[in-house]
Amino acid sequence: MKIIADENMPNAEALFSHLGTVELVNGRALTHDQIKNADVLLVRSVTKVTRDLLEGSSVRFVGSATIGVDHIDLKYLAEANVAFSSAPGCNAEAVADYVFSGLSYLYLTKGLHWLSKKIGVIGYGNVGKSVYERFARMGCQVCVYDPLKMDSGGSVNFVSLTDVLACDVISLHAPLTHSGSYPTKGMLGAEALSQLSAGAAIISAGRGGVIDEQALIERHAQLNGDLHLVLDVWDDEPNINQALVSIVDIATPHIAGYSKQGREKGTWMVYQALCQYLKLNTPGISSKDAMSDGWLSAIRVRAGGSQEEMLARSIHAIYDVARDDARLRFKYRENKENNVFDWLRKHYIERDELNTCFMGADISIAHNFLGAAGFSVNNK
Ligand SMILES: NC(=O)c1ccc[n+]([C@@H]2O[C@H](COP(=O)([O-])OP(=O)(O)OC[C@H]3O[C@@H](n4cnc5c(N)ncnc54)[C@H](O)[C@@H]3O)[C@@H](O)[C@H]2O)c1
Ligand SMILES: O=C(O)[C@H](O)[C@H](O)COP(=O)(O)O
Repeated sequence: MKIIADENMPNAEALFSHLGTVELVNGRALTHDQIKNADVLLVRSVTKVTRDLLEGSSVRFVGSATIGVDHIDLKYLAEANVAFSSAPGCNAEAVADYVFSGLSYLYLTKGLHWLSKKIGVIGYGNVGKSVYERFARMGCQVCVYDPLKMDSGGSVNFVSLTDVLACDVISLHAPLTHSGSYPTKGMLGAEALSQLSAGAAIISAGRGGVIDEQALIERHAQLNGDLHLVLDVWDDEPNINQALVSIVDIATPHIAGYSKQGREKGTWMVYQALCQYLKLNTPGISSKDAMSDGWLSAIRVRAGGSQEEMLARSIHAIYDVARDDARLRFKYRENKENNVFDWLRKHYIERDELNTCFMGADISIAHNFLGAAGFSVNNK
């Protein structure tokens, strides 16, 4: 069996090579010729899996080690009877970590007291739910807009789009969709952005294209720059809008989900799906076996100061989003790479999830708070 896999899929050779020959390729530049004799195609979000790529090939199974599936022509795959599996939720915790690292950055650099603000989450899927629940557990006033889940009931505070846009902090986790009852392409356009108040913060870690970038630049100017922006995803990646980069607080190259563990889990989930498709007993590699431990296994916090400060210092000990922003700005200025955006993603500096680190604290209130924010906590 011939398996073509994106070179940015960690552990691909280790996991898949007992099933066949694994060839690693640059996913962004993949051509029909490269895959025509393959049986299995394993991709990440940079490969457009379309009729043009697949038709006439021997590929029978496509796996995407990602949450988002907007790069896959699912309709064509179904028509052509090609099996498909993605990795729902694989990096949801990594994205939630990114959100809190971004907020911590805004607190430390601009004094944004986000804990006492009104928080709105857009999209209540694997990522949005994790983000929402962390805010809720921390005692924040949080609501969520997800028109497709509004009726699911429970204690979740679902609100309208207008209400979510009235919040002080908006965390965006909707997929990119072009059709259906609630398409998200351009959802945050001029009209929606006009509803943002001065001093609001937007964190965008879903997909580029959900925000109209020109409208965002104009709204930022109208508010005299009084809009905090943390952007991980962009329209037209990898050719990102440098005018927008120049006005945002944090600009990162679509790496919100790039924790070591999240990426490993993505490969592992696709591996499980392929074994199932092939009707093989999955060898005893549990998700735990397939995922690395973190560098810092435990930290003890001396409680004191504000909760925002304690959290910011703790989160940034594991992952400080500013390092990715600094690297992006430096590499674009230096401009030595052919494709800076993809280079940054390929050479991403390893980062762990907050949940890989056990947090201890002198007082239980601090301990519980750190647990609510996503750290592992023991009962001591
Ligand atoms: N930046 C990154 O590295 C990164 C990492 C992981 C996922 N993502 C993106 O984040 C998106 C969300 O991830 P997820 O795991 O929560 O996906 P998911 O499929 O579990 O959930 C998506 C949610 O969005 C909701 N939704 C759909 N249309 C909406 C609309 N018009 N308004 C509000 N909500 C809407 C859906 O009902 C669903 O609940 C993915 O589609 C992916 O594109 C980005
Ligand atoms: O949808 C996802 O899971 C993420 O956007 C994914 O982590 C992006 O990384 P890529 O697949 O482009 O390497």
